[in-house]
Parts: sequence; C-alpha cells; structure tokens
Amino acid sequence: MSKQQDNSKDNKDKTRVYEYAKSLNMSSKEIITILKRLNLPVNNHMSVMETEMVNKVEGFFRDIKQNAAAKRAQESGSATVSAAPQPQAQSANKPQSSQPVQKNLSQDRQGPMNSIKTTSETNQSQQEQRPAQSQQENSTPTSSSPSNAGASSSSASSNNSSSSSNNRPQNSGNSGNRQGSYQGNRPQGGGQGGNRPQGGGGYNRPQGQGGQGGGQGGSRPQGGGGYNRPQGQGGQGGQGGNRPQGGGFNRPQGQGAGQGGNRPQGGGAPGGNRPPQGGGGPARSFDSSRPAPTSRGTAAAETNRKGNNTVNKNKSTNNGSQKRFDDGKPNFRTNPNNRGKGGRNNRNHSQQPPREKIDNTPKKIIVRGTMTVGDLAKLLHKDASEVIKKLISLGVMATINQELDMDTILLIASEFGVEVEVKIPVEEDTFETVEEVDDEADLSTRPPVVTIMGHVDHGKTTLLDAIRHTNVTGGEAGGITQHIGAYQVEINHKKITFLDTPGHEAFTLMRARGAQVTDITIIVVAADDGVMPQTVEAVNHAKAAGVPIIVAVNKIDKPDADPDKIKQALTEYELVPEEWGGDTIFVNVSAKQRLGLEELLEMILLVAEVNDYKANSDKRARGTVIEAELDKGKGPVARVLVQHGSLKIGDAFVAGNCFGRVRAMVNDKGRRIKEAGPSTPVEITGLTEVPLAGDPFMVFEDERKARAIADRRSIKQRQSELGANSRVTLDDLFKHIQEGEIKDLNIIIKSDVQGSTEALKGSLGKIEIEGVRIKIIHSGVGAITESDINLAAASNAIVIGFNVRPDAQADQAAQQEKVDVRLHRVIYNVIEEIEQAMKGMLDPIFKEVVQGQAEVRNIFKLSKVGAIAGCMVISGKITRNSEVRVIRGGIVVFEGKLDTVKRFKDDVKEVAQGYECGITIERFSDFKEGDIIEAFVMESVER
Ligand SMILES: Nc1nc2c(ncn2[C@@H]2O[C@H](COP(=O)(O)OP(=O)(O)OP(=O)(O)O)[C@@H](O)[C@H]2O)c(=O)[nH]1
Repeated sequence: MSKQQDNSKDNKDKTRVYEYAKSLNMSSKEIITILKRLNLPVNNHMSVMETEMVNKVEGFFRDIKQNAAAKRAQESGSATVSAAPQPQAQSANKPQSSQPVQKNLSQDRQGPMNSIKTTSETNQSQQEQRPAQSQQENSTPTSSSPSNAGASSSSASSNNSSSSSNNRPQNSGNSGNRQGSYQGNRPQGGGQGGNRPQGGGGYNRPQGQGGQGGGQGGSRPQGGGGYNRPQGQGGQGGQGGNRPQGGGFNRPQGQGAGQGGNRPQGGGAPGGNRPPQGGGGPARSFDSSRPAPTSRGTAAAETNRKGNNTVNKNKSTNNGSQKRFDDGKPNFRTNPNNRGKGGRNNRNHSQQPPREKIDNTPKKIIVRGTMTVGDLAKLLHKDASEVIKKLISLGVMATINQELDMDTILLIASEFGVEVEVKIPVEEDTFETVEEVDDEADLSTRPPVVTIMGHVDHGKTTLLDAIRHTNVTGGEAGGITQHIGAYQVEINHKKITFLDTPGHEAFTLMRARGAQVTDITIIVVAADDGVMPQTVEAVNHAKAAGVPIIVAVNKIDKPDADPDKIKQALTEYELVPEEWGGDTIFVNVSAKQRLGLEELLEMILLVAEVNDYKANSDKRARGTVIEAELDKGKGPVARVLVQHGSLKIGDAFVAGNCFGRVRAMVNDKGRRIKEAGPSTPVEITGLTEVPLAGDPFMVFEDERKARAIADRRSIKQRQSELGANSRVTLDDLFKHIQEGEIKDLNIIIKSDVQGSTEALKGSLGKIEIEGVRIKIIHSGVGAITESDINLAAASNAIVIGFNVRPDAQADQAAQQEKVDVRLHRVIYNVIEEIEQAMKGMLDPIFKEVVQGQAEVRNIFKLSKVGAIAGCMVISGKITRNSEVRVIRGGIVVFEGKLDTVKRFKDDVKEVAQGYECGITIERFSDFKEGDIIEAFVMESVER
C-alpha cells in the first residue's frame, strides 16, 4: 500500500457514519442503507466506518459515476462502445481500443481503492476458493477439471495478468471490492457477479467498461460474497466463478477485449463442458454477453438485442440475470451487479433502469410547533425543493427559510404520506400557572369545596364534626372516618367537600402559596358572643379571595343566643342578610345539638348550583396538597384534593418540588380506591419527599419526567428566593404603578385602638392619586399577627402598624414572605408616606460610605471627658461629623456618633491618613489598644 493510502487509512479510521454522511452531504440513514447493501451493516449513525468500509462505499459511488460517464459516452455516440460487442469475438482488435480507457479507469480508481496486488490476491483467493466450490458443485470430474484447470492457469498466468492485467486488476481490484461486496449482498447477484468478475476480462472488451468489468471481477474475489450466493444460484455462481478465471487468465495475454474475447471462448470451452449442466452455460453466457456489451448477467437483454452469437448463452445468462431483477432489486443499489456489469452495459444501451432514490421517508414525524420549510424537509427526509414543490402545488409560494404553520405542516406531511404527531410543549415546570381550557362538553358538575372559618371557640371544629357525622352520607354513615385534611358528605345525592382545617389562617396560607382551593366559605359566629376580631378577619380573608360567604350563626341552642344581633353586626362588613335586602345567606345552627345542619348543607348546594362548579374528570389529575407529613410506616404521605381530571393508582406526579408515583390511595372513609375524580380528597403514598400544604399537584407521563420537573422547580424556587422580591413595597410602589402592574394598593391596618384605625382609614381614603386606588383589605386592633402577614402575602398588601408592633412570629413571617410592614406613631406620617410612595416621591434610599479608619494606639482616661483614644489614621480620613463604629478583632463592638477629633489640644474638622489624633465617641469609652475606629457617612442614592 502506498503512503498515501496509509494516510488516508489513518484519516478514515475513525470516521463515523454521520461524519462521513455529512462530508458527502448525505443523511446518515442513506449511508447506513448503502452499507447494509454492501453487506457491511452498522449499528447506527455513530458507528465507526473502517477504511475498508469507506473504500467500499466510495467504490460504490465511483461505479455509479462511471456508469453515468459511460452512459454519457455512449450517448455521445461512441463508436467503440457499439463496436465493442463485435470486438469480443476478435479480441485482438478490441484490446487496443479499449486499453487506454481501461488504464485511465484503473488509475482513477487506484487511489482510494485497493491496489493491484490486492486484486490479484483476491483473484487468487477467489480462484482458490472457486475450484473448491466448483468441485463441490460439479459432480463430475470432467466438469470440475476444466475449472480447476482454469484456476490453475489463471494462477499461473496471474503474473502475466498482473502485468498486463495490472491495469485491469487495479481497476478490478477497486471496483471489485465495491462490487464484490455488493454482490455479496445480493444473493443471486452475488453469484452472477462472481461470474462476471472473471468477466473482468470482459471489461477490457467493453472498452471503458472493460475497466469496470475488471472491477467486478475483482469484486468477486471478495466474491466470497458471491460464493455464498451460489447456494441460491449455485450452479451459475460456481460456474461463473470458474469461467472467469479461465477467461480472465486468458485475457491477460490478449488484454482487455482480447481477453474478454478469449474468455468467452475459453470460458466457453469449459463452460461448454459445464453447460451441459447448465451452470457452465450461464456462466459463460455471461462472459460472452459481457464481451458484447459487457453485459454481465443483467445485460443479457442487451446482449440479446445486440444479437450476439452468444445469444443462446446469453439467454441462459439472461435467465440468471433476469432472475436477479426479478429478485426485486429495482434500483441500482439493489442490483449492483446489474449496475456494475450489465448495468453499465445497459446504460450504454440506454437500458439501464433509471436510478431510484432510496425511499427513506419516515412513516411518522413528531412536530413540536411551527418550523421552516428546510426543517420540515429534513424531518421528512426530503429535499427542501421537494417540499417547496409540494407547497407550490398547494398554492403556497415559500422559500426554504419560510416558517410554516401547523396546518401547512400537517398538509405537507400528508402529501408525503407521513403521519404527524403534534406535541406542543407546555410550560410544564410552572404547571400551576397553566390554565387548561376544556370543551364544555367534557365538563361535568363537581362537588363544591367548602372551608369553615370564624372566631376562636365559636364552634368551627364542632360544626365540622357535626357535619361529618350527620347522617347524610347514606351508606357511608357510621363508617370510620379518616382524617385526611378534607371529607365529603352527600345530601340529596349531591356531594360537598369540606376542608378539615378550619380557620382563615390555613385558608390564607394556602392562598399565599397560590392555591385556590375553596369554592365557598362558611363564617361561623357564635350567637351568644357576636362578631369578634377573628370573625372580621375571616370575612376579610374570604373577601380578599373573592369566595362566596355563608354565615352560620352557631350556638342558637344557648339561651342568650341573639342571631339578629349577629346579622346586624355583620352588615358593617357588607354581609347583609337576604331578608334584609342583601345577598348573604345566614343559617342558624347548633353544632352541638346538630340543628340546622341540613339547611346549611342545602344552602351550600344552592350556592354551588348558582356558581355551577364544573370540571373535566377525563384527563390527567391536577390538584393541591392540603396536608402532608412523614408517616413512620408509610413514608411521605400527602393529602391531596383532586381538582381537575382523575388521579389513578400508578400515576406519576409532581407535588410542589417533590415527585412520586401513586402507590396507594385512600379516601376520607379510609377505603382504598383506585381512582379519584374532581373535588375528591385522597391520601396518597408513593412520594419521595414531603411536599408542603398548598403545593400544586399534577400528573405527568412518567416518573422520569416528573422527577425532572420537580428538580427544575426546586432549583427555580431557590433562585427566586435569592432573587428580587416580587411583593409590593412602598419603596417600589411607584415603579409598579408606572409599569401598570398595580391599580389597587392593598393595605392592612393594625392599630392600638379602634379610633386610630378609623381615623387612618378615613385619611387614607382621601388620598387621590391618578391610576391607583387605596384598598383597605383588612383592619383591626392589636398587634400585627402572622395571620395579617399571610393575608398581606396572599393579597400583595402592605401592613401598617399604628402604635402597634408585629409579634415574634409575624416579624419572622414578614421577613420570610417579604411583606412590607410600616410602623408609625403619627397619623400624618402614615398618610404622607403612602402619598409620597404613590407619587414616587419617597425619601431617597441611603447608602453607607466608609471615609477612613484609625487605629487606637493609646487610651487616655480623663475623669470629666471619659476615655480619649489616641489614634493613627491608617486609611482615608476621619471627619468630625461622621458616624463611627468600633471594630475589635473583626467584630463591631459599638456603633455611634463621633464626639470630638483633636490634633494635640485643638478640635479639628478632619484628620487625614498618616496623622495622629485623639478621638472621643458619644456614649462610648471602652476603647482597647488595637481597636479600629471606622468613620462613615450615609449618602442618599437615587431610586
Ligand atoms: N351550646 C353549644 N356549644 C357549642 C356549640 N358548638 C360548639 N360549642 C362548644 O363551643 C366550644 C368551642 O367549640 P369548638 O368547636 O372547639 O370551637 P372552634 O371554633 O373550633 O375553636 P378553636 O378551634 O379554638 O378555634 C366547645 O366547648 C363546644 O362544645 C353549639 O352549637 N352549642
């Protein structure tokens, strides 16, 4: 092998299918198909293509090119081609004319292909193999002997041939490899191909084609492939193989055509012997046919046309070749033999079947949105021009970069007979924000979800228990109820779902987490107590959530119960009973004595009917976690309220930042269920972690996807926690107003006395700023509580504390939820601050700027003054009007105002770096040597 070849080998050694395909501007699939045809199957586009494989593919292409070239030559009226057949008979003539061509061809091929040596070797091996084969095939010694003789003669003459056939061999070697592999692929063709190769001699004959023929001959060698085929075509292949040798070897002498000519004869002879058996016949006929138009097997038809003497033989050959065709190898790739040999000849005679492209159109494509013509073409494994043509035929003028809408994509795909699966990606990571719109026809009525709220001890829990145990659950009555965060009761064949955690805290906490679970709220007010602060809170929380309210006036069994007083009191909060002209439903109940419960439930159903709560139960489940905990036995457990779709055992889901697969599902009656529809509370196991109450819940295709989404959600949450606060604050209120994000400024007022609250409400109500409105969503007396903060968080409100402060939990919650809490002692200041915030005129923000540092070197204690620190300014400067902090060992031990700065005994305004000075600090005298006194000022920063 030449250096060049080595190099090329190295280079190609690690070529992967896709890279190779790319280098040829072809698809990996096409290359894989070709490799398969060449009996060189690869796994996929990432498979490495060995040099040999590359060579074979290249050979394959080269053959195609040569065929085309031959065809062109023929079309241009090349006399030699048409004359070729005759020459065969007179081998001597042909050689001359054909030789030059052959040389060229061989040279052309030589580079990338195998060397002559290889070819001859292969030939030899072929020969060696063949004899054996032929022996096997030929039952009679006579028949076998000729072939053997042929073989031996070929080997003997191979030297000659190597010189004269050097040309050929090279050619044949190269093309031989290609075709050989080809033939190897095709069972029958293989056999025939094998025959032809011998016809390599024939190659010479056909002039230009001779080269090819040689190539084919070479192919055979590998024709090992061809040999395999023999099984199918047995006789022919074997015989063909034999002949070639004979012929091929003869040829060398005569060269090219001469050889071809000889072969036929030579082949004929042996073949003649063989023929009797038929195998020889065909083989020869090949040879002879070759000579003519070099038609290898396939060329039979041509041969016939040409009217060779060998017609008969040809016929037999034809049979063989015909068979190949019949074998259903319609295109060139399928019939390499044809191509290589007969194919070329055919072309010469314009009989080559038209080249067909491999149809690798996919059966189905997945479309995830609009795409360009080019992208669609790629997806369809088509040229963009084909797609454009289709578009034009549909009346759409498009360019390759033109975006196609979904309808057009579907249309084009159907034109190509390709099925389309549309997969539009949804914002799966933030699935709680995705609103699914269902067809009205898919919706069915679902039970309303009810929350009970009210003041402490007004009977919320007793009422919930009373309802739960009310004999309204039909068959379920008496069943052991489970605490799963919610339960369902049935009245008049209609179900109602009650959330089991009473109180507006839980309600608002859920809301603050973005969960809108409740459809209806019941405000419980004890008839013997009246409207209390938490009653008002509950009302305000329900109103802020925009949820309908039903008032349950409880404890009416008590002697001092005064339901009318309650009604009266609640009118102040815009809850006016129907009988008084309002639209709020009031129901008198006694939770303890279970009075009025049915009426209460009926009223709930009435409100539900008016609001027509519906859901689609026939889709994947979505809902909200109402409670979750780590159970010792079951692991993480979540109580979930299914709000849309149906949750089934085995469903993979995401809950907040957790994921899992529903392992078991239990309903509120403690029964294991397999499916839960809308408004159904269930307890599920199968989670990997414990989610939070209020976390959104949704089912996904598989656990892997659920895990990926849960992971991304937790990353996103961490990032958003680190990121900017999205809650409104007075500092950025104006920005929100300007950006049109805020139209209502929600405010919660807490003050020391009711009078102050009212005064504040009145004053704030008078602020009129264009584009924004003040809305007091809640006000009350007492400390700012966690509940206030939750409400503010859920309603994006600001909390104003007038002469009150937040309690410890509220303080913590405010920091956590980033709720803006403003504490004031003067009403005027509150009004001014709000007004200025709305106008964007709040005082500027201040930022600390360090001026310099001084190190304490000595301490002088004076009875009158206290302590004076003898310092050296080590950086910047110390100015008299700055603020200072004393830092000891990196820890700030004091922060305050600078009192005096002296140089010697004089007060100075400032001392610069490198100078000594005496410093006193207001209300601080505990200096220690080595302390650092840092001077700083607060500078205003523009908002
Ligand atoms: N007489 C009478 N007592 C009632 C009625 N409803 C509740 N109670 C009593 O009122 C007290 C408080 O009832 P709960 O149900 O615990 O009240 P709650 O609103 O859930 O209280 P918290 O959970 O502390 O907010 C209990 O002693 C009940 O027995 C009623 O209809 N009539």
